[in-house]
Parts: sequence; C-alpha cells; structure tokens
Amino acid sequence: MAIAPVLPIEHRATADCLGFPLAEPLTALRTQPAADVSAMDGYALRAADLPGPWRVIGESAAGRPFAGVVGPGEAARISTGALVPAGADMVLIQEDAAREGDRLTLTGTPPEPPHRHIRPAGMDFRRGDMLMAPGTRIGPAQIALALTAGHAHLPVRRQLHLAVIDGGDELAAPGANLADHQLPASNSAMLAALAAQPAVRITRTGPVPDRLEALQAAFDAARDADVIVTSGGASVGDHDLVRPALAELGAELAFWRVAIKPGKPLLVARRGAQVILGLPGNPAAAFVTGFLFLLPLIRAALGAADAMPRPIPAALSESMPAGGSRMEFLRAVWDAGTVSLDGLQDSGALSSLARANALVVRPAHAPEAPAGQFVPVYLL
Ligand SMILES: Nc1nc2c(c(=O)[nH]1)N[C@H]1C(S)=C(S)[C@@H](COP(=O)(O)OP(=O)(O)OC[C@H]3O[C@@H](n4cnc5c(N)ncnc54)[C@H](O)[C@@H]3O)O[C@H]1N2
Ligand code: MOO
Repeated sequence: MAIAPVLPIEHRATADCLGFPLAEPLTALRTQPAADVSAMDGYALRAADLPGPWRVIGESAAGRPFAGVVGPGEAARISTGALVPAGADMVLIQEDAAREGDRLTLTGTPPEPPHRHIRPAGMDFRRGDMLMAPGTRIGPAQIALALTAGHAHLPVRRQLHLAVIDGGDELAAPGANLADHQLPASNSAMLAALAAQPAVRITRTGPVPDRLEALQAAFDAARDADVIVTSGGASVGDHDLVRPALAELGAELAFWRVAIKPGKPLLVARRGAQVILGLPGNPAAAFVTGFLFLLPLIRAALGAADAMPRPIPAALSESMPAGGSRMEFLRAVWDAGTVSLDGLQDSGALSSLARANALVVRPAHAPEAPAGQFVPVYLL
C-alpha cells in the first residue's frame, strides 16, 4: 500500500463526511451533557424530602431551563433532556406521582439510588477527551458524535478521483445490437459500483478500441485522476496494449502478474503521483483484483486505518478439492458461519460471481480440505 497516493487534508462539513476516514485525532470541544439533565419525564425535587408531598413551583423543559431554585418541599416539572434545576437531586417519574393543581404526591416507588434518572454532566464525554483516532471511518454514529462534540467540520482527505476505463474491440455499449463476436462492456460499471462511496469521485471512459493511440488518449484524458483502473488488455496477447500504452506515456511499472487465481495478469504502474491499476479483463478476475487491490488502495489513499480487507474463519459445508499453483479466491455463499463453494469458478463467469457473497481463500498447493474445516473467507 506504500504506492497509494497521499491526498491532502481539507475540512469538510461533518454531515458530508460519510465514509471518509478521519485525518487527525478528534477531541471534544464541549462536555456532554454540559450539565446534569433528566433522563425521564417527571418532577425534579430533593431526595431528602421523601416521601413528600411537594408543591410544584415551575417547569424545566428541554431547551428552556427553570431559572429558580428547588427548595425544601418544592418540585419542578421536568422533561427528558431538560436541565436539573438548582437544589434538586432526584427525578421522580410521573408514573410514580399524582398531581392536583400544584400539589404533588408520591404514588409509586421512588428511584433507587435517588439520582438514577439523572444523567450527570460529562456522562458521555468531557471537553478535551480524545474521541476518535486518525483513520477512523466516519459512519452515522461518528457523524453524530463529532457534531455533538462541537465539530461542524472534520479534517478528512480530499475526495479521490478514480478514472475507470473499459477496453477491447469486442466490447459494445449497453443496449446495442450485438454480433456474436461482441459483448456488452460491463467491467467499468462493475468496478465503479465496487468503488462507489462519497469519498470517491468516479469518471468512466470507453469502451476504448484495441489501438495504442486510442488507449493513450484515454490515459491522457484521465491525467488528473489520482487512480486509473483499466480492465482487459493486461495479458500477453497481441492486442493486450495496456503495458505498451503505459510505456509510451512514461509510466513506471511497479509490478506485473501476481500468483493469484483469478487475477494473474494484474499490473500496477505509476505516472508521477498517479497510480494505474491494470486489472485483467475476465470479469470475475476484474472483480477479485478490484476487491483485493483497488479497494485497499483507495482506502489507504484516503488515510483509513483498516485499508486491507480482513478474512474471517468459516466452516466448509462440503470438502474443498486440492489447490493448484496459484493462491485462489473461490466464489462462495457464506451463511451463518458456514461457507459453500460455487461449482462455477471460471474467471469469465459472472453468474457465480453474482450468486456469491464471499470469497474462500485456498492457498497454493493446498491439500484437499474436508467438510467442516475452517477456511479464511472474505465477505463481499
Ligand atoms: N497465453 C496466455 N493467455 C492468457 C494468460 C496467460 O498467462 N497466457 N492469462 C489468462 C488470464 S489468467 C487472464 S485473467 C486473461 C486476462 O487477459 P486480459 O487482461 O488481457 O483481458 P482480455 O484478453 O482483454 O479479456 C479477457 C476477457 O474479458 C472480457 N472483457 C474484457 N474487458 C471487459 C469489459 N470491460 N467488460 C466485459 N468483459 C470484458 C473479454 O471480452 C475477454 O473475454 O488472459 C488469459 N490469457
Ligand atoms: O488469472 Mo485469470 O483471472 O484466472 O483468468
């Protein structure tokens, strides 16, 4: 992941930060709650005055506190979230009280301990508390926490610009009438969907024909992207033009080919700060390498603490045949801790990819694994 571009930090409106990793540590700018508040609707009074009765002298509502002091024998009507008035140290819930005019009597059981229905100042966090570490992914709860802690804006990396290019003479636009030598382009839409998130701005180009100048022009048009991802043309055939096109553009090849199945002809290159991922054209190979390489690259560039996908153990529902010379990522269905391999693992097959919700990892040269054995699984 050392190859990931480092995106600059900016301050973004907190409500618009969904999915962005936090770029700097976040400390609380305020204490929550700022003062003691009631957790229930009822009456604020003094525990020492139990068992009552009391005289109701005013009201503390959420956002409209009671200005006076609750003295001996007195009570204030109070609502959930309202400040506990000065003098009071107990909230009697209204179900345990009866009120007639300003006279309040105890009908049920008083709270035990007496402060049970009072949320003390700082119960959630205090000003200066460290709330979130850099790299934390901002989800719905993190948005609410940051806002409550007084942060209208958050430090995050700027949006990553991803350019996705479809290439190949056999590819046609969606919906076109097709001859047998043609098929609808689907990889760039699939990869764009895989990468889609608010922190990523995606542009798509193609299908680009198998001509060096056409591919170079597509790369050139995407020169401002942080990451370019192509699919197809990464292998060894006469029409596999990604490497030659990159060489012409002066991009530096970081590596080409990895010992995984599907996904062998994966290519990674750099052009200045830009990273180019050349994924294989076979759709399942494009998906698997997108999941294993593109998504971690995006997460690392955005500064996520957990850039790499994490496998979980799951039990095989049936035996798994011995593996070959490459590490494999097998399409499977995971259900409640058990995983079933799909019978169709050809890297050109999309039907099994669409059925799968998991990838089972089979190491190179793995012996046959019996049913019930735990294997590492990536949930999709
Ligand atoms: N002699 C060898 N042949 C091949 C090798 C090898 O090592 N030696 N590797 C094989 C492996 S493994 C893979 S994976 C493929 C990948 O090749 P490419 O990345 O060059 O992909 P293409 O040949 O361009 O296309 C493969 C396949 O995928 C379809 N495709 C391509 N792009 C799209 C798209 N955008 N949308 C939908 N489908 C797409 C394309 O039509 C082909 O059917 O190479 C093996 N060959
Ligand atoms: O490595 Mo390729 O993706 O299997 O057909």
